[in-house]
Amino acid sequence: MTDEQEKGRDGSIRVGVLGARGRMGAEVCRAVDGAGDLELVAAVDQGDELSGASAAEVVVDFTTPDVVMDNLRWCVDRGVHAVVGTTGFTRQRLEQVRGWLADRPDVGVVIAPNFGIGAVLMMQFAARAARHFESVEIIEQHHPRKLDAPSGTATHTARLVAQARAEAGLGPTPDATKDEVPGARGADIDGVRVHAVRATGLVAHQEVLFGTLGETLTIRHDSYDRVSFMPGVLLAVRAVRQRPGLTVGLDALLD
Ligand SMILES: NC(=O)C1=CN([C@@H]2O[C@H](COP(=O)(O)OP(=O)(O)OC[C@H]3O[C@@H](n4cnc5c(N)ncnc54)[C@H](OP(=O)(O)O)[C@@H]3O)[C@@H](O)[C@H]2O)C=CC1
Ligand SMILES: O=C(O)C1=N[C@H](C(=O)O)C[C@H](O)C1
Repeated sequence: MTDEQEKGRDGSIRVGVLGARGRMGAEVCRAVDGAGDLELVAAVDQGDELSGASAAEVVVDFTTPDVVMDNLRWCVDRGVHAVVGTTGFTRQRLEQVRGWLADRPDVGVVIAPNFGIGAVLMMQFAARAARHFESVEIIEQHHPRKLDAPSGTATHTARLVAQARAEAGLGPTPDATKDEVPGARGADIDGVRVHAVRATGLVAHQEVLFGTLGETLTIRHDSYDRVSFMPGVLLAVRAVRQRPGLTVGLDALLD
């Protein structure tokens, strides 16, 4: 590594992007290029060697759920901080990452199911509303090239809502359904029904529908363009070096 690579141009943060030719990765490359305090030192995609990102201090991963764990392991082992937007983080996966980081207390990893500031607030508002309503269902809507369903955002929201309901002592949501075409009532995530819609023209959208006697409350967020995720991604890139360990979600960074 040359002296300039080691320090970064003008003291800027050296950033590598994994999934760089994808929809999100390409947008992240443009955002990093346009930020005066960041330097894009690696753009890695399918078929490229991960070692191409060796010059990075912070790696941003927007790849696929089946490769993200190997990427993350590579980063942690090499002391490279990571900002991860890729979905597929089950509780077991998060525990595994915590285990790796226990051996590398100098490394920071931020994993966020959604980098949109509005989406983060939507999840916070939903968690706050949850204890006041006996019914709740989540409807997420995405572009048809999305590989996973339900979305990471919907799964995370369902877990937050379920936790708030449990803390408030709420039981299961009322539902008399006896006959069901499989899938008609959506997926069950911690007792919360989640419905996934895929249609051309959509980007990323979610409604959390609450109901109680005589009223409903709908909390909705729409990402119409992937630029909506960039302020959150750049916030995490700038913060991750000062946050050793695992940070899940953007909430702590926004505060
Ligand atoms: N947290 C958030 O705010 C957001 C998260 N996402 C999530 O980010 C992920 C990516 O989404 P999106 O950009 O739409 O998907 P894309 O399919 O457009 O991009 C993924 C890219 O990763 C590449 N890739 C696959 N394997 C590897 C590998 N081993 N190393 C490097 N690159 C690889 C793919 O190549 P190829 O196509 O050749 O396989 C593709 O170019 C998804 O999980 C999505 O849900 C998306 C938007 C926002
Ligand atoms: O694949 C996408 O596009 C998105 N994925 C993330 C998710 O699964 O929640 C975030 C956002 O919804 C866009």
